[in-house]
Amino acid sequence: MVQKQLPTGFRDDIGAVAERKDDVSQYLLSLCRNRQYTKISTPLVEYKDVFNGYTLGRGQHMYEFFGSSDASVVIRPDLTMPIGRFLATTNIELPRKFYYLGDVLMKNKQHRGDINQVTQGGIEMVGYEGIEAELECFNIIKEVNESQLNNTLLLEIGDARFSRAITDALGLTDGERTDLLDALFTKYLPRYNELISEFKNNALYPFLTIWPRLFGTVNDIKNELTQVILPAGAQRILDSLMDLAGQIEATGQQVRIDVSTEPLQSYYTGLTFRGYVDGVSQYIVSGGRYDGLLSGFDGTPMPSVGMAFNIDVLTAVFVQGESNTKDNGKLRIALTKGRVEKDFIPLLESCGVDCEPLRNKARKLIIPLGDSIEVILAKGPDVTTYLNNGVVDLGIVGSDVLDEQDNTSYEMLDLKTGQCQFILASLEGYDPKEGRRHRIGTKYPTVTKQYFGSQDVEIIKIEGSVELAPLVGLADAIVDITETGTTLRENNLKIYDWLQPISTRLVANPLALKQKRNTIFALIDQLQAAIDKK
Ligand SMILES: Nc1ncnc2c1ncn2[C@@H]1O[C@H](COP(=O)(O)OP(=O)(O)OP(=O)(O)O)[C@@H](O)[C@H]1O
Ligand SMILES: O=P(O)(O)OC[C@H]1O[C@H](OP(=O)(O)OP(=O)(O)O)[C@H](O)[C@@H]1O
Repeated sequence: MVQKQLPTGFRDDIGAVAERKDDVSQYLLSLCRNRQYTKISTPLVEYKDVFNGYTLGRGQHMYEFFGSSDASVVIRPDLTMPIGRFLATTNIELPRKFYYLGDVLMKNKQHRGDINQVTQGGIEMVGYEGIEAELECFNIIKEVNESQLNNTLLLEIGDARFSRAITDALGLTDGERTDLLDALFTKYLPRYNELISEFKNNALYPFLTIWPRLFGTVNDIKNELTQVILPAGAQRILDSLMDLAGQIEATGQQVRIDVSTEPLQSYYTGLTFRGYVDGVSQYIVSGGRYDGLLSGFDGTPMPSVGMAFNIDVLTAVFVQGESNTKDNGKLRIALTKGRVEKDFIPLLESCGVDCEPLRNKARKLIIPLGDSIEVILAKGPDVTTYLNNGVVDLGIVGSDVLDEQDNTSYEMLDLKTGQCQFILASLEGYDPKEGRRHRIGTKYPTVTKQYFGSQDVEIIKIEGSVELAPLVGLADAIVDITETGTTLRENNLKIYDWLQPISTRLVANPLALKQKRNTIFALIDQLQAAIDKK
């Protein structure tokens, strides 16, 4: 039979959307052409090596296959690296400004709502050392903002050197630096707070406590920075960002600063910038300075600045109107129903939120709490799907679920409820070390795979009452959750190993955190105070 379905992660465009996409693309192409940029087109397929140093999103992979030679070939996930490859192998005279339009592809997990093919339109200014190149990008963004976005774009600036200036001043080793920045950039705050507790006596400690919040308007940053000392190098970077923010604001654009988020690409070496509009959960444009990228191809350092517009998001924003209709301005929280919900209600009440509608929800799934909060009730694994797709701002979910999934949201608070533990359990007489391929029953295949590492085990996915599996001979052992130990005891099962502990976490969608920064931090601070009081 002929396969008529479209693979997951792809879509057709027709009529108004397709035409709008053409218009936006044409607009961008003419804008660059009128500015005397040189058009560059590269093929869809490249050797995989071209993308060494390119960072895909978490859980994303390249479409990879073998070409006519033995080397791996991929469909491009990015358009900057191929241009670097092109320049390193040709003798084009530089400096020069290029523009391009094309599709990039990346594989995402199936059935999670991700799009695998994106159209990008962008520029690369190769051989430009001064800030003029960045200012030129801001001018182009301003033109696009005014003509396509009704001036609703928020331009966010940062600097790839800021985090290095801080970690150097702290005297961290490479390993410590990676740990701290990982926790900071993924806003994994329980871990971040644990790591910085070692620096309680360091003059930089007050700064470290507010670093995860160093993004927002110039005023947000100033408010965070009162009574905080920065190392001279970091202060200089921040001062010049503040200066630049002032200049951009003077041109009538709305600006934000962010020195606490990872630069989108590891090849950025200086100023970075991104643009988004309120209520839309994807960036519309992103770019930065990358002085080292071309040296990776042929050894010649070449100062460059580039940026790319996501044409699909630009199209969608226009088609849907300037604000996303799903966003009603309220803080949207996806709450795991069941025991997580039961523990969360009293915590939220102690923050002064009237939860009566939630207590008396009957079979309703969307529950407004006052004028400013809307709760949706979902199963744990779905909470992260809603969050990653940006249809809710916050999620309340067990860390077991986060450990099991490719979570791209920020884990910001440990609510210290729903505390339990992953364990390896089986019947009396089981020998975990016995040299054969063990069959392990579990609701958590990823956690189980990680636990066994290189030891080959056969995983049998079970949806509930996992304890049954060894009792009826379906599995040799189980990886499951235990709280009081009652279920294991009553079924004559014994714990053979303790894996990681579990508790309920508050997670935030990264862009929602930017858009609703102050509301989200206010709630987090109140929840933290309520947790500390318990
Ligand atoms: N004893 C426990 N067993 C399982 N999960 C627990 C336990 N204590 C806390 N939790 C947390 O509760 C979350 C939800 O558990 P689960 O999916 O079993 O839902 P539930 O509350 O039991 O409702 P239901 O039985 O309808 O599925 C888990 O992801 C975990 O983080
Ligand atoms: O150590 P304990 O306090 O006995 O708790 C652990 C049990 O609770 C959970 O099951 P749940 O009741 O959620 O049912 P499920 O097996 O269908 O998920 C979990 O999967 C264990 O079976």
